[in-house]
Amino acid sequence: MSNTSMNVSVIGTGYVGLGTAALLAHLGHQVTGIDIDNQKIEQLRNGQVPIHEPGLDALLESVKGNLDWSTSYDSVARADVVFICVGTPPGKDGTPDLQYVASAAEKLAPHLNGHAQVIVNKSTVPIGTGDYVQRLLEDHAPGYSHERHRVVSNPEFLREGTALQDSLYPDRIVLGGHPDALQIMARLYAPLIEQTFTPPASAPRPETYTRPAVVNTTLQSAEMIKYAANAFLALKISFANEIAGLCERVGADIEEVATGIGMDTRIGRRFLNAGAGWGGSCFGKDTAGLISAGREHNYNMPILQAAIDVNTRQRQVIIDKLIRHMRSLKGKRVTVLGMAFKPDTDDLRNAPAHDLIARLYQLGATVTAHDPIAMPRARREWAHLTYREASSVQDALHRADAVIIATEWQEYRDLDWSALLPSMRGCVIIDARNIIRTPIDAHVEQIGRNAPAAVPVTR
Ligand SMILES: NC(=O)C1=CN([C@@H]2O[C@H](COP(=O)(O)OP(=O)(O)OC[C@H]3O[C@@H](n4cnc5c(N)ncnc54)[C@H](O)[C@@H]3O)[C@@H](O)[C@H]2O)C=CC1
Ligand SMILES: O=C(O)[C@H]1O[C@H](OP(=O)(O)OP(=O)(O)OC[C@H]2O[C@@H](n3ccc(=O)[nH]c3=O)[C@H](O)[C@@H]2O)[C@H](O)[C@@H](O)[C@@H]1O
Repeated sequence: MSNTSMNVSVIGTGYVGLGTAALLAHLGHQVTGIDIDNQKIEQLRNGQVPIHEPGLDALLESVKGNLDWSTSYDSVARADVVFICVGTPPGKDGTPDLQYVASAAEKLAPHLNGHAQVIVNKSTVPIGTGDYVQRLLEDHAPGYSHERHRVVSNPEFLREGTALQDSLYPDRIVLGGHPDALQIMARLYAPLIEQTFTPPASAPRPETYTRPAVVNTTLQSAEMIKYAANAFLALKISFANEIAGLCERVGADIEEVATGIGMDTRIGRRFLNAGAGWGGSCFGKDTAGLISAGREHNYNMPILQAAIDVNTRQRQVIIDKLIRHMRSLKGKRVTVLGMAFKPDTDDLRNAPAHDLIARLYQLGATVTAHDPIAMPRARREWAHLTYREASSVQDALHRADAVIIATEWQEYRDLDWSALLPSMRGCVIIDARNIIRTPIDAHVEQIGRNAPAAVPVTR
C-alpha cells in the first residue's frame, strides 16, 4: 500500500458504486463498499459481480486485497472520504426521489467522529442537494463540525458498457465544494489526475489519452454540470433523430449527414447516431429532473421538453415502419433482437425493446425476443410482458415474419443474413440501430436512411 493510501467508504453498490470502489481500490486506497441489499453484498463477498460490465469482475478480483463489502456503516468512522452512490429514481412529475440519498446521509451521520471526513455526492442529485445533505448530517451527527465534515459534489460521467475505460481515463473530474475539501479530493484522485497508476489488463490506457482536466467549482455548479451534460447528450441524440426523419422524406442519409456535420469540431460526431432513441436509467430521468427544477422556479425549458417528445416519438417510428410493410400485425411473428438499452450491459431500464415488445403484443403479434446477455434479467424484471424467449439468434429468426434490431450488439452486427433469411417466413427487417452495412435480399428499413443496405427482394 502506498503512503498516500486513504480509507474510503462507498455507499451503494450499483453501477456507480461498483465503478467507484473498483477505481479507488485500483488507485491504492482501502475501500469498503456498503449496501442495504444483503444479497448483493453476499454475492460480492463471494467474488460474484451482480451486474454485467465488461472487465469489472477481473478488476475487482485484481484489487480484492484493497476491498471489503458490508451491509454495516461501521467503516465510515475510519474513512477519510465517504461516497454516496445510491439511486435517485424519478418520482412524480420527474422530480428526483431523494429518499435513498437522505437515508444514506442519516445512516452515515452517527458514524462521523473527530476524524477529518469528506462526504461526497456521486449520485446525480438536484441542485441544492449538497446543502440538503449537509443539513441532514448536522441534524443526525452528534460530533458534527462544519470544518471537519464537508460535503463535496463529484458527479459521475461513466457510461454503462464502458464503465472502466470511462472511470480510469476520464475527460474531466468535476469537484464542487469548499476548497479544503477539494484539496483532500485532489489527494485521493492524484494517481488518476497524474495518470501514474498501472493500467489494468482489462482496461488498457488508450494510446491517444491525455490527463483529465480538473474542474474545481461550487457545489451548485458541479451538480448543474452533471444535469446539463446528460441533457445536452440527450438533446444531441434527439436532434439526430429529428433530422433523420426529414432525411427519409427528402432522400438524404442521416449517416452521411452526421459524419458531415460531426467533422465540425464545434459539433463532433459522437452521440449523433439516429435510431431507436435513448434508453437507460439516466437521460430520461435527468432531462425530466431539469424540467422539474425549472418548474419549481417558474422557468420553462422548451428545448428539453422537445428532446423528450422526439425520443418518445422515435419508438412509434419503428412500429410505423413495420406496419407500413406488414399492414396488420395480427397473427404475425415478430422477433426483437436486443433487449438491453445498449450493448455490453444487461441493464433493462427504459430500454426501447420493452416498449416495442409491449406494443407489438398489443397489436396482435406473437413476439419472440433475444439478447446475448440480458435475457435472465428480463425473465425477472419483464415478467409482465408476453414474449417467447429465444435460445439463439437462429432460434429467434426461425419462421419469423419480421425482425426489429433494437440493440446494436456486436453479435448482431456480425450476422450472416444470407444464411439466416431462408429460415424466416417473411423478410422484413427494421434495423432500428442502422447496423446492416451490406446489401441483403430482404426489405430492410433503417432510421433516416433510404435503405442503402437493401436490394430488391427476389423471394
Ligand atoms: N448507471 C449509470 O451509468 C450512472 C448513474 N449515475 C447516477 O448514480 C446514481 C446511482 O446510479 P446506479 O449505480 O445506476 O444505481 P443502482 O440503482 O444500480 O444502485 C444503487 C444501489 O444503492 C443501494 N442503496 C440504496 N439505498 C441505500 C442505502 N441507504 N445504503 C446503502 N445502499 C443503498 C441499492 O441497494 C443499490 O444497490 C444515480 O443517481 C444515477 O443517476 C451517474 C452516472 C452513471
Ligand atoms: O448519467 C448517466 O447515467 C450516464 O448516462 C449516459 O450513459 P449511459 O446511459 O450509460 O449510456 P450512453 O452510451 O450515453 O447511451 C444512452 C442511450 O442513448 C442511446 N444513444 C447513444 C448515442 C447515440 O448516438 N445514439 C443513441 O441513441 C443509446 O443507445 C442508449 O440507449 C452518459 O453517456 C454518461 O456520461 C452518464 O454518466
